[in-house]
Amino acid sequence: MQQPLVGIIMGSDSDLPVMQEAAKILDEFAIAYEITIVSAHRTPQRMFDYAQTAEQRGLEVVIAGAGGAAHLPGMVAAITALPVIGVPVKTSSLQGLDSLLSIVQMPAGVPVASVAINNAKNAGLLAAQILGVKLPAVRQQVNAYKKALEQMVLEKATKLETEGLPSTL
Ligand SMILES: Nc1c(C(=O)O)ncn1[C@@H]1O[C@H](COP(=O)(O)O)[C@@H](O)[C@H]1O
Repeated sequence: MQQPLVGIIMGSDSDLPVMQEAAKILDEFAIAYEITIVSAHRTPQRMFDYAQTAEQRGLEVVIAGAGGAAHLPGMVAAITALPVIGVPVKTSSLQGLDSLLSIVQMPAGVPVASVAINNAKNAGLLAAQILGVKLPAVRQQVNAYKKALEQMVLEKATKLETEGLPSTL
């Protein structure tokens, strides 16, 4: 088995439907990752141990998703020198705005890179881009992904230009 380069953690198993999108992208790029549940609030010692050992265990990027008072990404970033990507997870009460603000409003000195609410896919992509700085094979995959995205949009544009509006509109 390959050494995991990315650690995907989330505050609760209820975040899994959102966070699995990060794992899917890493699978697509054949990037090894580990995935588990760690909560700064509910398992503070586990969170501390996870963050403190992340680097020596060979991880290079951490993706941390949490909803509500999303302290997990910031607390992990406070402990490790690895880049931390936060995923604000939408919960029922405040539509994810609470998590987004908890993640982006870090004090100077302790940055967390935040993606959009529920956008764990972008967290996976950003992790791949970070790894791509030193892994040309990963960088190539990111470039291929961007090309495919461009192609998809161009095809849609051509379809709209040639066929006009769909009748259902
Ligand atoms: N924000 C955090 C933290 C943390 O930041 O440490 N730990 C759990 N949670 C979040 O609480 C929400 C509700 O969790 P439950 O569904 O288990 O009640 C989840 O979105 C989780 O990420």
